[in-house]
Amino acid sequence: MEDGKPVWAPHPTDGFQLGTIVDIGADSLTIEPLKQKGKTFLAPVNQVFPAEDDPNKHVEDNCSLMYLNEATLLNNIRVRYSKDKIYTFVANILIAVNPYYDIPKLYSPETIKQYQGRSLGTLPPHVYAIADKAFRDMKVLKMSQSIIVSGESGAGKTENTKFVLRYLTTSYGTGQDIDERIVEANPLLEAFGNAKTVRNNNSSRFGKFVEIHFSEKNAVVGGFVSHYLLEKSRICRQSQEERNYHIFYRLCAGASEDIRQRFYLSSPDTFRYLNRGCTRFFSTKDTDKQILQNRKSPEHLKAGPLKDPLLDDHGDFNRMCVAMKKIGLDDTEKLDMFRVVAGVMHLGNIDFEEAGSTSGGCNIRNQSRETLEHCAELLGLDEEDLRISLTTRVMLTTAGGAKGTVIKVPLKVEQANNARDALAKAIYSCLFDHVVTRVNQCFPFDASATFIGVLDIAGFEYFEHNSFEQFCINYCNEKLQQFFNERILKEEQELYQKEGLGVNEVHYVDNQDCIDLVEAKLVGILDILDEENRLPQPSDQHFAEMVHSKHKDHFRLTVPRKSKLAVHRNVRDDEGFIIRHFAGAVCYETTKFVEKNNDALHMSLEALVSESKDRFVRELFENSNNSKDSKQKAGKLSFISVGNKFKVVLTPLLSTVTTFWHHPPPPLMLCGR
Ligand SMILES: Nc1ncnc2c1ncn2[C@@H]1O[C@H](COP(=O)(O)OP(=O)(O)OP(=O)(O)O)[C@@H](O)[C@H]1O
Repeated sequence: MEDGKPVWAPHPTDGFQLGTIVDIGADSLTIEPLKQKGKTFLAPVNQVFPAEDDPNKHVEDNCSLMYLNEATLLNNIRVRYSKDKIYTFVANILIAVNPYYDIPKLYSPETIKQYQGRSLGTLPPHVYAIADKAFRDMKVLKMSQSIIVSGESGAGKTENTKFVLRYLTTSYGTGQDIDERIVEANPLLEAFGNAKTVRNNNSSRFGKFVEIHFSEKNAVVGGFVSHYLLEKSRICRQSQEERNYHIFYRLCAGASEDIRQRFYLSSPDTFRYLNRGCTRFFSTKDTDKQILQNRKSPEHLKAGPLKDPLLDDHGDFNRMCVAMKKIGLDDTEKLDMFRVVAGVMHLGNIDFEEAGSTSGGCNIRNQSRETLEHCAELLGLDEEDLRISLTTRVMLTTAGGAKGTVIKVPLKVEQANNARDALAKAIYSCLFDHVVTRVNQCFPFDASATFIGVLDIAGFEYFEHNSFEQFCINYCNEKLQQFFNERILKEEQELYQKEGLGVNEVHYVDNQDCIDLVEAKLVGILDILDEENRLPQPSDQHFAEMVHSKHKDHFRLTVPRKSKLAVHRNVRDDEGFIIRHFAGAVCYETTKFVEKNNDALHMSLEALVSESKDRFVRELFENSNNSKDSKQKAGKLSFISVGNKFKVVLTPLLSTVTTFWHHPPPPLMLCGR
């Protein structure tokens, strides 16, 4: 960098600003901003980067920039974005910026045709170019391929994943029903697994790995979806501006009068699991008229519908019913699914009050009697059994009296509330597993030669309040980061060295220590948490204390009061911890970690639903992993670790992605807002 040459220097709000160097000091530079001549300022040398001669010119591949640095890369993407060019390459990696509107012809059938069989770089950067590269590599190398889509919430991961699926099935399908089914399955998954959040009206609250399978002749033969970490806390509670899963509102808005009566449906504000969040429907001016007045909440009537070009609860309900038919679900199964959703909603309305006796237990309130009745009917349960299971806990004695004697421990109001919510979460997540299983059954295949997998999983998350969900997501992202380090930086550099290319070494921070902090046997945070869950009286405070005491001088771990942010400095040492991740420090608040880490229901609740008179409900639980796990532990107060379960599914997933990630590295998509 020399005097007079254009540079990018730090800007307090815009990130970088253009300027020229007017003086060079020992470790700082004096910069004159281009837009404010004469107003010089000092900037540290390592935060000033050389700029391109013409900052308004853009290139399709960031690697073609004369100077490739953080500032020129961002500027290139910005200039392109302003011209509706939302995709940019960095060699094999594609960066996508969410345009939040339909760019004409960007995804048209003609555009799909253009990209078929064309090498990367011969046409403008596009998600189709990535999909086609994966296909061609799969064909030539006879090896399965993986595409990783990463980015923050609302960045466009799911939309781009759908474009990849559409591209592959349109271009290399057999033109049969199966191609259509793979695409049709999405609305169903989204109805049960997506929700409105403050960042994204259609946010996927689960991670997924979608495989498109191909025959020896490289034609699409079927698909398979694996899912990870459905956000269960949302089933019972959402923040004020957010909503529960779309299906709840779609059912309220779109169900026929007959279904409404059979499932005792009403407006969203009448259900506790919906009314602490936003109770408005998504609709247009026209579709809003089709929703009956008695289905709308006072909030909806007052503020009007939520608007989104892609969402419409009434219309989406009907479209979802059509999609269900297309993928082979008959009317009985459709109604079974809706009935369980309604059952979950009613379950949330059951209220408890102190029993007022010496037992210290609680009763179901008189006002909830009818709700209990509806709930039992919808879920095929005996009303009295449901009442007892929600207000008492069965325990088997192991000491004192006769071993194995069953005793019923009355629950306090708070404990009964937790039991009710745990039951609702367990039922809904079994239903979601069922949806994914049925989706998978609708594009079956006997055999396949290879597949292209697309991993659509939440990127690094950092909010003001971070809980167990963020902890799991960020742990997953540490693992992905390690994978990029190994594959893109380490192995590529080793190859350059071997070939004597004399390329400057790129340094990167090894994050193995952070991964060990989370997943190491016995001393890792996941195992410390499991240990806490197994204690007779587990507590979030004791868990946080154990984390700090076992990792006192760990470089990656510290106490909340050392945070740079004032909000976190108020968090006590036994209420949280900070992890220094590769992408930044995150303060996790440990309240509810113990509860969220346990997927097991009280034995009496587990037994209740497993023995439901309703075959559909019974099978939901018979087929779920939980019931298998808890049967193994029959006789004990079971504990099923959510954190370690996630670790166990993550490992084969990453090894699948690694196996099908060869040299040169296949595509990766980074989405941004
Ligand atoms: N290429 C695109 N063209 C037009 N609109 C887009 C595009 N990509 C994303 N969007 C818009 O942005 C919204 C959010 O995108 P998307 O749901 O794919 O984000 P995401 O990264 O998957 O978020 P989350 O992690 O919350 O699920 C979409 O509903 C759509 O309205």
